[in-house]
Amino acid sequence: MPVDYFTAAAVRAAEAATGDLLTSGALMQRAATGVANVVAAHLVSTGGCYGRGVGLVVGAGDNGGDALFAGALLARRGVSVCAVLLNPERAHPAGLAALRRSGGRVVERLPATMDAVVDGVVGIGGHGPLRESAATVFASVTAPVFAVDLPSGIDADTGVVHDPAVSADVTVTFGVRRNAHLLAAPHCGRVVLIDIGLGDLDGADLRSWTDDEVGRCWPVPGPADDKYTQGVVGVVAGSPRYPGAGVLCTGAAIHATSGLTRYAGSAGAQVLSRFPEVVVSESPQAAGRVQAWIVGPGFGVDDDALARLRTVLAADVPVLVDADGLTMLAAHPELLAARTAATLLTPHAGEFARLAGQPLGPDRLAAVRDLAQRLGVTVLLKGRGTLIAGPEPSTPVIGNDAGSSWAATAGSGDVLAGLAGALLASGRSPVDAAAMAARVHSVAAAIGADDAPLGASRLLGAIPAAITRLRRAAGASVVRQ
Ligand SMILES: NC(=O)C1=CN([C@@H]2O[C@H](COP(=O)(O)OP(=O)(O)OC[C@H]3O[C@@H](n4cnc5c(N)ncnc54)[C@H](O)[C@@H]3O)[C@@H](O)[C@H]2O)[C@@H](O)CC1
Ligand SMILES: Nc1ncnc2c1ncn2[C@@H]1O[C@H](COP(=O)(O)OP(=O)(O)O)[C@@H](O)[C@H]1O
Ligand SMILES: [K+]
Repeated sequence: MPVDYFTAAAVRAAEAATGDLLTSGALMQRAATGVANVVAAHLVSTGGCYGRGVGLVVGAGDNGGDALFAGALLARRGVSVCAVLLNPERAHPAGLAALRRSGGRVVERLPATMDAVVDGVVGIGGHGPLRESAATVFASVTAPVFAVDLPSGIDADTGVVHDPAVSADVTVTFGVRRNAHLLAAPHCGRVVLIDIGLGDLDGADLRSWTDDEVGRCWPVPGPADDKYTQGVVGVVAGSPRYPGAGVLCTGAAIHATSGLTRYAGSAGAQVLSRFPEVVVSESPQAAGRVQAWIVGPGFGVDDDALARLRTVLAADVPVLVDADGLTMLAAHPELLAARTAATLLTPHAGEFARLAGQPLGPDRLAAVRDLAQRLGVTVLLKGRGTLIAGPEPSTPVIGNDAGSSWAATAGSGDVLAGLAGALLASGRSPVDAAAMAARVHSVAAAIGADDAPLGASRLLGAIPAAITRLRRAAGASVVRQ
């Protein structure tokens, strides 16, 4: 099952649909119990609850209410709980009374040494940055931070991280995940989902694939396969100035799928010297049949490159356009008009701005969705968080948080293009190919880096280990070969 993410409006509608559970305060009790249990588990794993110090930072809404009730439950387990009320007149009255009854204290500032701090400033009702009074409290916090629902100062729907905002070690959320948990993943820490009885929700805004899904869908050869039956990919990349892009992109395609990889361009000698299994030609016209093309990495933007881009886009097979191909496409959007097969564009933020005609802006989710619909193609927007939108408005955007930033290295985009293009040739849809490629790319980056910076060549070399890891995650459900 994929992991789904929802907007604040969808969360509120689901809460409202529970009727009595919401109005009786039962949802809030379940949420607070979840927060208290997660904090208590941390305390137990670091020496126990009794006598430990937990600070609450409490805002004016129900997010603060959750924190206060959670604090009350912790106080009953012998934890020394103190709360800073950012807006004392509007603190949740029942939550505050419960905290006091359990022996929790209201303080002006948190003690210098704490074992955990609970961020109950704002949740899905928050707008804009953390206000100064809250920012001052968090500035001196060194203990692990447990965010209630969302780290405060982060927009629930867009994941925009305002300045200042809380950065959490753990985020405890309720019922369903919010968009920000994926879009601002590096600020949320470990996300724990507490079941409060909302049931299953339809209409996710955003979705991510699990490792085992990627592993299960990865194409591998079966008994009846030969080198042609698995989807031949053609790489039109590299130039006399940038031959390496052709080598990296072709190498990634070879490692992604079994079968045959063609290279068409000026870097044939370099490609062959590294990968003798590649079938090389000078141009796409001379390359022979393929089931998908990759065009653009290190390609240049001269007349010859434009002519090759035209040839490839005129083919009735899926095409992935990257890098210089995107720059030319931005100047010649008419090249998309006559496409009959699927198109996948893989821009970074700069290429995205060229294609969209305006800077990316903070709301990456809306931007990628708009561009995909406007151009009628699939768009993969690169970065620490990859976002993939298909042309149909009704389907969720697919997101992948890389989990680390090791892939922010020159040439790693060429590797991504090779992976996704090979998957396109294997018959995966553009959205699926992009989602699978993004995940294997980030796993390969983590494996290849092994906690030290890596270049794109090592990232490329780690692709087989990454595919193995994902296929093992799928365990017994991996299809018989
Ligand atoms: N509706 C429910 O029954 C449930 C709600 N829950 C909690 O309730 C939260 C939503 O509660 P609310 O709707 O009261 O909204 P919040 O508590 O998220 O925030 C609303 C309050 O914060 C103020 N505020 C907005 N932006 C601010 C900022 N940047 N700095 C400081 N103050 C700011 C607003 O003026 C408003 O008073 C959820 O995130 C969740 O934690 C949970 O208890 C689960 C059940
Ligand atoms: N901060 C980051 N953390 C993780 N991955 C990143 C980060 N920044 C970029 N990436 C990934 O690294 C690759 C960079 O691609 P690109 O910008 O096209 O570089 P190049 O053109 O040098 O190959 C993409 O796959 C992108 O998603
Ligand atoms: K919060």
